[in-house]
Amino acid sequence: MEDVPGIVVTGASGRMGRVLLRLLAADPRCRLVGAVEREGHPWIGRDAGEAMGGAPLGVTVTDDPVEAFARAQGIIDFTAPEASLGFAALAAQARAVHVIGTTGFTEEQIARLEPAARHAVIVRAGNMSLGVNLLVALTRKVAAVLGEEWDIEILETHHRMKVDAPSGTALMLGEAAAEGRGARLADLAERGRDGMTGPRGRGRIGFASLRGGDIVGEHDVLFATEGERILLRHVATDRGIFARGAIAAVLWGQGRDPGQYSMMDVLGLG
Ligand SMILES: NC(=O)C1=CN([C@@H]2O[C@H](COP(=O)(O)OP(=O)(O)OC[C@H]3O[C@@H](n4cnc5c(N)ncnc54)[C@H](O)[C@@H]3O)[C@@H](O)[C@H]2O)C=CC1
Ligand SMILES: O=C(O)C1=N[C@H](C(=O)O)C[C@H](O)C1
Repeated sequence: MEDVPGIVVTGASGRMGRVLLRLLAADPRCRLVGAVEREGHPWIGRDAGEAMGGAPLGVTVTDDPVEAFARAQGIIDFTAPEASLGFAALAAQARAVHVIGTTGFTEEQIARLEPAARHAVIVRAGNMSLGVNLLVALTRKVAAVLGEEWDIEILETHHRMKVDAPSGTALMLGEAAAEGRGARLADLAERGRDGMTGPRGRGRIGFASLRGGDIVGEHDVLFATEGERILLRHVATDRGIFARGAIAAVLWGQGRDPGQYSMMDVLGLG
């Protein structure tokens, strides 16, 4: 057992954290060695499995990431942007592979990951599922073939508790569409339409966000022109798809050179 990588889950009590704890505890390719939550969280000091209402997992939830990361070869992190930035520095000190699923980073925050990536492997993606990463590749291809007379619109739909918009996945899809057109998303994005917006700009990439109930995550990429439309769609019904992708990433990262990688690298779709 000791020769498989030890993995710590941050944000252990979260929607993703719970799924990860269950999958990691049953995965023979790695060992669950730690569970981290924020200071003051009611799970601190409890066994992670018991805190979830199940059998003990033999891992006590801690608010001390330094102590937890010292035992780990990999960190799987679905928390919040500033928390992930702090974890990146600590994971780099521990030379552990840091898989970041957190979304909602600003450009400035993304740039702050760079020092950590000089010392350790970071795999970051707004969506860890195979299906979405294939959709990203397809979006890039379709956008490269179709001219600007085809309008591109991205619609994302998530549960009522999601705090960032557009979703990380929607931004990945937008970036892929912009790349397909040989441009930067920052130059093409149309976000937050409201009121007398005027007609949409030619060649722009529009975003819309819906929030409701317990929807796990749905993404549509619409290509529309006169007389026809193409709709590419991914529907997630189970958070296990993201967790399995994150586990694949943390295993893939073992022994690699320091640097920033994406799920495209992990899945060989780059
Ligand atoms: N890349 C992907 O495939 C996916 C990304 N996500 C992203 O992952 C993030 C988390 O999503 P959910 O699990 O739904 O959210 P959540 O709100 O259920 O869980 C986040 C957890 O992080 C904990 N946390 C926050 N700050 C912390 C800190 N400083 N130290 C330790 N723990 C801390 C919170 O207490 C909470 O338990 C979001 O940014 C979401 O968009 C979610 C699903 C898939
Ligand atoms: O917050 C979520 O739930 C999800 N977040 C990711 C995103 O922002 O795209 C991935 C997935 O859609 C679920």
